[in-house]
Amino acid sequence: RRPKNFPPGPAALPLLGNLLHLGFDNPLNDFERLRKTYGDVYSFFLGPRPVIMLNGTKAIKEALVTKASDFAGRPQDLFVNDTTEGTGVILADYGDVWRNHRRFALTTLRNFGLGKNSMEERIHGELQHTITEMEKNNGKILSPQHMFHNISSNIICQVLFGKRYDYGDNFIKEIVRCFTENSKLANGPWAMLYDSIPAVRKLPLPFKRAFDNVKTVQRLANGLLNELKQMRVPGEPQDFVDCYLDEIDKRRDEVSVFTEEQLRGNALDLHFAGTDTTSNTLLTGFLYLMSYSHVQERCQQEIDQVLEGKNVVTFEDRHNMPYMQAVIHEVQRVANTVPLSVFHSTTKDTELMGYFIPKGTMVIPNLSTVLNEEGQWKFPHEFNPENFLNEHGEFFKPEAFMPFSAGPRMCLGEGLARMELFLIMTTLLRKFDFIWPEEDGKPDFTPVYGVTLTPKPYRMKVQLRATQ
Ligand code: HEM
Repeated sequence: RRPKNFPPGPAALPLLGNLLHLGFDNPLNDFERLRKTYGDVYSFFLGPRPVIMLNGTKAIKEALVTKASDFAGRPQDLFVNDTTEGTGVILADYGDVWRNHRRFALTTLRNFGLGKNSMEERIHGELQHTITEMEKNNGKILSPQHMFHNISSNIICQVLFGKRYDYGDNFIKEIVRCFTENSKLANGPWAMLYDSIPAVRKLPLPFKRAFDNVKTVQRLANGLLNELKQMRVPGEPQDFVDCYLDEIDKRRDEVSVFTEEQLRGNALDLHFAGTDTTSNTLLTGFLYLMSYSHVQERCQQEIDQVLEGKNVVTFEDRHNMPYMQAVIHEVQRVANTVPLSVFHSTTKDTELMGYFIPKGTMVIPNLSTVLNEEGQWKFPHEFNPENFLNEHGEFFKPEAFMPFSAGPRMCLGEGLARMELFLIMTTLLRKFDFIWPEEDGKPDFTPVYGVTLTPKPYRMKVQLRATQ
């Protein structure tokens, strides 16, 4: 039963709730259908649990920004919470554990962006490995999936652990495999069943695979953390793990939220959040750039002109590259990489657009409905960088550009992700042409659904540009 003045929604079955209203492989179309019937704020039931779905810029901004702290919680007792054993920052509920770890992660990321071995240098250093790989395949057709996962993973590994891994290394292959698999399992049909009917949780159903993957990742992480503990010099941190261990030391005499278990959870969270998102955005980007070759050419013209005589591109150069900026933002808009954000929950009884929402209600901000909202974009349903260019050809960012979500839980890696996307795409487009292999038929833009949307595996022909 819906509480009084609760957002409307479809009638629910006992036990199953509205499970049967949702397509198992990809419920995004069903969510859109329900929005058409019930409006921008509606509810449905995941088993016995009521869920509020937020659609469109107005509702999402009002909840996540205007009523920020009311909506800044995370639901607990879901499949994803059980797989992460309650550690880490992404799924931590609103409170001291989350607040301290978020602040710590932001400060540490910011500190690594400064100084000699800055984030830009790390990204360029890692990019060299990708460039070498592409040069080896000049004129050939290759599958970019692993390459983009490797580059994103290695950049965050350098920040977290102060080391990178060769592209064939088993450690990183295994971690990336477990995480990408879990990203699909976590929003999938078996997870929905797990969340809806607690009685099935102990059964040997396919969701067990996610728990096995977590065990594998934890075993690998424990080995690495022990190694790093042996090597560290207290007070002279080289990476995120060193900084965290210094923090544990500093607070040894108090009751602290900084523990070794949390260190592992946080490092794994940052690795997952920093890899699967950036790599899938890059994959979507190159898929569109191959298919819209006039856009690719115009990027290259701007890059050649602005970077003439310069060895490497810097993040500052983006201010002189309105078209490149527009393309990257448009890629993020159509990629819709984290379509349902990370689920939120209310931290107290509250109101939204005239409805009553009790404390502890699960809330899903449907970011897809903002990124393609009619009235917010010049071309909501097509790939068109003009969405981010004004009549003078200058770059501008509409308020509905929200791929990182908004408010206090907004993506904490936004700065790093934006730097990666700009430096990687600009450097690669300066050096290579990316060509869709004719023999592969027409490109398929339909993504595979999960916590992150992933383009279907595709191939690309890489050709050194004549100017290189
Ligand atoms: C294109 C790349 C990325 C996209 C589209 C993206 C998107 C998002 C979104 C939509 C959320 C959920 C925000 C909310 O709950 O309202 C999120 C959270 C988060 N992201 Fe990202 N992200 C990206 C890259 C990164 C990177 C590189 C890192 C790591 C350095 C990262 C770390 C996190 C963390 C830790 C959270 C949880 C924040 C919290 O709960 O307070 N993300 N991200």
